[in-house]
Amino acid sequence: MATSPEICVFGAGSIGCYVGGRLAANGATVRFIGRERVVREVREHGLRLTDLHGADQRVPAAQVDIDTAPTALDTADLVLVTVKSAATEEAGRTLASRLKPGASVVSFQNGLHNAQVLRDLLPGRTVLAGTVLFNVAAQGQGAFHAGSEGTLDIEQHAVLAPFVDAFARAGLPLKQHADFGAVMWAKLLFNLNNAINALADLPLKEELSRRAWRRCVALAQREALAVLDVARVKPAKFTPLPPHWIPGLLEMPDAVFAVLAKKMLAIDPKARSSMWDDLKAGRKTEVDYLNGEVVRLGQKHGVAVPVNSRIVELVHEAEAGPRRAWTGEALLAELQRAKSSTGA
Ligand SMILES: NC(=O)C1=CN([C@@H]2O[C@H](COP(=O)(O)OP(=O)(O)OC[C@H]3O[C@@H](n4cnc5c(N)ncnc54)[C@H](OP(=O)(O)O)[C@@H]3O)[C@@H](O)[C@H]2O)C=CC1
Ligand SMILES: CC(C)(CO)C(=O)C(=O)O
Repeated sequence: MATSPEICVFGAGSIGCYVGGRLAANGATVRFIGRERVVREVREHGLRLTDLHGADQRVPAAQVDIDTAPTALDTADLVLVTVKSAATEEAGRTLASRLKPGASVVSFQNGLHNAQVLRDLLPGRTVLAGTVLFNVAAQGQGAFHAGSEGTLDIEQHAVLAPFVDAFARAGLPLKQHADFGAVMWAKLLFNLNNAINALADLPLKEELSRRAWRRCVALAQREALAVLDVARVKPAKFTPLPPHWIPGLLEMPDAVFAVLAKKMLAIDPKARSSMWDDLKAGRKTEVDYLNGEVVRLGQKHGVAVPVNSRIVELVHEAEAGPRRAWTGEALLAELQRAKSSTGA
């Protein structure tokens, strides 16, 4: 391997441009593969990567290697897959046709099974699951803003050794874990807010500052946690409070929550969930890969999952449009109705 191993971002969007951009801005060799719209934007403006602590880093246009053609796969030592879940299979097929021997792959995506989808398409390769805990918003003209705190978590593996320094230099150290199933479930519990945020049509900070919306999230999380208990899955602890205590915290009155959950509310006032981005852009969302996983696990173990089932339906309705304008109270009543109709 050359002294500077080559990293390829497959799926140059919010996460791919931000993570890859930070790596490139701090000396790593990074090549990006993306859609025509993003390629044009980044070729014109370069990349600007900002965060809520005031970081402001740039990669000039002339120094960004970005293309719609997947030629960067021919020389990459590590590929970061950052497409939405529905695009993973197609990404995997493209990777399978071009990856050089010895190259490894990381899925930095939400959901539980993207890394496995890639593994099945890339037999014999090391494919690692990763999660991104922070939010990134595309702001146009090559600017990507990380609007909340969080780590890059990843399955522990020796293939990461040549890349660990590059991520640390970029200010995005890789937090390696032996039991990644527990981490993915903990992230999925967080991501149950994505659908509520998308239906609320509000910035995350505003949504999470209002109790009615938080009670919707708590309902979805309590149901998921009950399923996990029966399935004997213990989600990892991401926050000072264990996952089973988070719904109780979410249900607190606004003034109490504002004090106890200060860190949770340390979000850029404009940041929204990636599912809101999808609804806004008229794309299909990842709801089947998030709340849908709770529904599937509940069905497998005979546990009623009316709340997450209803949320999946409501997001699919919103994808088909026209969008219903929900209030927190109306959505909460809708989810409570769904819950009581099954006696759950
Ligand atoms: N945004 C966020 O704050 C966070 C997102 N995540 C997760 O990270 C993952 C990526 O999300 P995000 O960055 O927001 O998604 P984006 O939609 O912003 O970026 C993905 C990009 O990849 C492109 N793409 C898809 N398939 C291909 C392909 N075959 N070749 C080239 N480009 C392709 C997409 O284009 P097109 O849309 O045309 O398919 C899109 O431009 C998701 O799983 C998300 O849930 C996790 C934490 C936070
Ligand atoms: C970071 C978080 C939890 C919220 O933005 C997210 O994963 C997403 O938007 O998909």
